[in-house]
Amino acid sequence: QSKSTRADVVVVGAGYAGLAAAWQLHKAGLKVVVLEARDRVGGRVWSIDLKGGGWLDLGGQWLGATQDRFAALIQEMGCQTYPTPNFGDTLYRGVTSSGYYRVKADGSNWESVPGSDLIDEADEKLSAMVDQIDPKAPWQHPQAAIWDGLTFGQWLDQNVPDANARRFLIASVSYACASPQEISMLQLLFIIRACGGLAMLDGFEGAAQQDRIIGGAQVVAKRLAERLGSRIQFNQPVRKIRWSDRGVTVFTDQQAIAAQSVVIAVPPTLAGSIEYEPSLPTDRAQITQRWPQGCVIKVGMVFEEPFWRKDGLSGASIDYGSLVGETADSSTPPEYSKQGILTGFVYAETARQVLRLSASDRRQQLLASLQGRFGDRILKPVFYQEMNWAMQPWTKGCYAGYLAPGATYLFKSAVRDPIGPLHWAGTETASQWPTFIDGAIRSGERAAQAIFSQR
Ligand SMILES: Cc1cc2nc3c(=O)[nH]c(=O)nc-3n(C[C@H](O)[C@H](O)[C@H](O)COP(=O)(O)OP(=O)(O)OC[C@H]3O[C@@H](n4cnc5c(N)ncnc54)[C@H](O)[C@@H]3O)c2cc1C
Repeated sequence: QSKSTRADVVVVGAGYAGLAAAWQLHKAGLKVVVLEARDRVGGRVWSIDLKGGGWLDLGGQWLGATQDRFAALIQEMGCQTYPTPNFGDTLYRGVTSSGYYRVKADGSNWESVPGSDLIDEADEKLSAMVDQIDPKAPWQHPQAAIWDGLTFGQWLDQNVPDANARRFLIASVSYACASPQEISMLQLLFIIRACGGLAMLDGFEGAAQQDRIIGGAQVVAKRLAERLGSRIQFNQPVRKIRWSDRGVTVFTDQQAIAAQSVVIAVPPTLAGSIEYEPSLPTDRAQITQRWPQGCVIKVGMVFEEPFWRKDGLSGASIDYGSLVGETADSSTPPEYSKQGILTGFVYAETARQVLRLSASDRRQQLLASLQGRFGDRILKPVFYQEMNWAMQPWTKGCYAGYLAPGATYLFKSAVRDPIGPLHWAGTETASQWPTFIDGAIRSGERAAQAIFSQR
């Protein structure tokens, strides 16, 4: 190391969790240094400007109802939001018959989708379990050991007799970007509960996908970074943390920074690959080995105009039988660009399958899988962008990490308990809106509060 400095708190990672922690600590007058591996802030939130105006969010993009901490930060940074465009019918593949069915934006004719009753029945069963979970301590549920040993796939096999209904649920309950074989019921129930239930997760108005941010979701992080100024250092991956009751020394390739505390605000698997001296206690050393990142390809497709609206379609769709399982209209307001932007999501096992193809074959197959829903015009976007976060070394997969079967029950509060001067943040550690930007902010603010109360 060529440099050695001192701070009150070092924050590892300048995603929303790290930035939120740093901002609270800085406002309280503490000397903060943020060390970020990348050359930008925002982590899993990354907005790019488009030729022809407007922007594309390659990672997180929506602000939801009840996501109060994200909303407060947007306001504090002087940023603006706009309602997510949702100007027509949503398309669903029928469950008990093939073909696509239109559902109005208010959901009032959902019953017209053949087999919707099977989905409602399964949702009711799922919600009855969700309601029993304490989002702060899901491991305390009397059935926790059993539910954490049961995968979502097994639960579907035992509770949803119709094969298409099972596939529909796999496509629609895709929040963890995990295949049904790899996520436990307890972990899935926890995510749903901590985000306010199935209806809150699935909708636009009044739900998780309610609003967008003018300029893209990274704008808020960039404004915050401007205020933190040189306290954020880029291209500084943290390799090692030496810790004791008296404080920490945080090492990058170029420097060592001594501080009273550190907030580690990176995806759990990456937190696990930092070297700790002495080693972390067993629970914490092991939990990060059971906390893989999900897998999703986010596909951005830009057209001269949002042509689907002329057909009375919102651009939103769910098709459990297609490579692109879900779509949504991500267009910007017309004063920024008249272009139409459609976002597609390819989840988990399907994502891994198509990622084995060449880029051109994959593009061709993904677009073709949307033809039945949006017609031939979908085949010719003016701009096409796939984002596979699994191959981003400082993320390794998205939307977030989820605990493997057994781990929620066995490791309990090791998910977020501080260890001496070490504080864990990141959306995965949140007990409200985990996997979302809002959860990331809440986790950073919780870590800052814990540091205040230790002082
Ligand atoms: C495709 C996609 C769509 C999504 N959609 C939405 C959405 O619409 N709404 C929503 O709310 N959420 C959404 N999310 C989730 C949301 O983006 C994340 O929950 C949130 O951004 C996570 O923030 P974080 O600070 O916890 O982690 P991150 O954003 O991952 O930040 C961690 C930071 O730490 C850095 N880092 C990692 N290792 C080190 C190291 N060793 N040293 C230094 N720095 C390090 C990384 O570079 C990164 O900047 C989406 C995510 C993706 C990928």
